[in-house]
Amino acid sequence: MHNGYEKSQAAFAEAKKFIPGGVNSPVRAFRAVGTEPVFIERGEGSRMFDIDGNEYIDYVLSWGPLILGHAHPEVTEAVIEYTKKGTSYGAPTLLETEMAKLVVDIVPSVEIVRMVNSGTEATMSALRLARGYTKRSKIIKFEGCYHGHADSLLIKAGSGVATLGLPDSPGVPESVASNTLTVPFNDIESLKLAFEKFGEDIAAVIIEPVAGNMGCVLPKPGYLPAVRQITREYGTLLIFDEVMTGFRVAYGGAQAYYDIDPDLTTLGKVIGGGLPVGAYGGKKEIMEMIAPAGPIYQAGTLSGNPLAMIAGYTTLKLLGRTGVYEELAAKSRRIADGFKEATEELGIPSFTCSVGGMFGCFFTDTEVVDYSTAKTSNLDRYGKYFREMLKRGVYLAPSQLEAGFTSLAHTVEDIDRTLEASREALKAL
Ligand SMILES: Cc1ncc(COP(=O)(O)O)c(C=O)c1O
Ligand SMILES: NCC(=O)CCC(=O)O
Repeated sequence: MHNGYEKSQAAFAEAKKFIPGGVNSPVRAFRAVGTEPVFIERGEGSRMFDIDGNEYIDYVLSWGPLILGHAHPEVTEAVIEYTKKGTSYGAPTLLETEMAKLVVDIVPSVEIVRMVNSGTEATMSALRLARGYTKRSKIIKFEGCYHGHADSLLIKAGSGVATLGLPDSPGVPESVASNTLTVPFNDIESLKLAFEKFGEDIAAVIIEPVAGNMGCVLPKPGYLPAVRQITREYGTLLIFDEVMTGFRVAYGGAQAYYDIDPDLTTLGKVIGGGLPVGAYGGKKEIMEMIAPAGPIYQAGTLSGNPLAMIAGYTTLKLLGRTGVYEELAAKSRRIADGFKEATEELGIPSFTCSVGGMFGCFFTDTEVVDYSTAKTSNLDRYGKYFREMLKRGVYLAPSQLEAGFTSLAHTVEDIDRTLEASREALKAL
């Protein structure tokens, strides 16, 4: 059945000669799970196939974007057709306005939106805007939240930074780092203290409304409304980083799911339908400070790229069907519940959660509410579990400190097969 990893191992050795660490993004290197990456040849629906001919049910989905599954026929067709008309013009197209209208329609707080090329660009630009708008310099982020790799956000960041155990990154100047304050997620008292001390100088609070870069961590009831309230009190902008949660937790993102009205929202992943896109949007009065409407500069050679727009537009339209988010939520819940049940039977401590198309399965008996409780998970055990699952044809996030994703392409049979593999993998730990 299993073809081994011989070709992937050789490919990785070769890649390392020409690419730092052999990968174009650190989390792909599988370091946290004690093995080496498999090299992918193609994807189809819920599946990926590696160059050794192994097949995987995929719960990473390109780290979130592929909510319709790999190579969705309508998205693929739309991109191929558009490509015949050229791939970029560096001039406006009708499609960009259609895309902006659609995003404004779907995401409750967004009145006007600017397209960029990645989530990193979106958060970086939103911060510049918040600082320019408020004329303040400090920002608050939460420990274990990841907002891409802009200097001021690479402080106590989750995802690969946490996974690789990196300290705050070399190359980030002290003067930049000193303007980023960090407080624990889900702890309103700490946030209040930070505001009491620095409130008048805080331009923005940036938050993943469901944290997805320290595993999947849900906001406690009442927490997000309290964050909204305190930011309003101090005239600080609230930025919801919905790069991961946008169009995934609900059609309108976490802000629709939890009914919160942020000032600015950053988007990425799903909005590009598998092509490189990010976006930031929000209240018109704030967004119109962006050039050329206003004085705050932000630009991009390939921003609003037609192929990325058509892939994203087609994806968002397909997600507008009724029942999509109920279906995704049911699948995510089924994974989390199945994991919980099997670990309980086997006497293995676990904590699970899910929301919309996201889930988290931790090896700990502690309730996971923030970064420090996320880290109570037995990371070695997760590494072994990951390897056992990979052998059995299930591709999970290569770190305990990442969220799992479901797609519309995952079938009930896929999930049952995953849970069967999971039970066997847990027994093998
Ligand atoms: C919440 C969040 N914000 C921002 C980013 C950065 O996006 P990108 O990797 O597209 O730069 C990510 C993931 O990478 C993310 O999960
Ligand atoms: N949760 C981590 C990501 O989504 C980022 C993927 C990457 O950096 O390659």
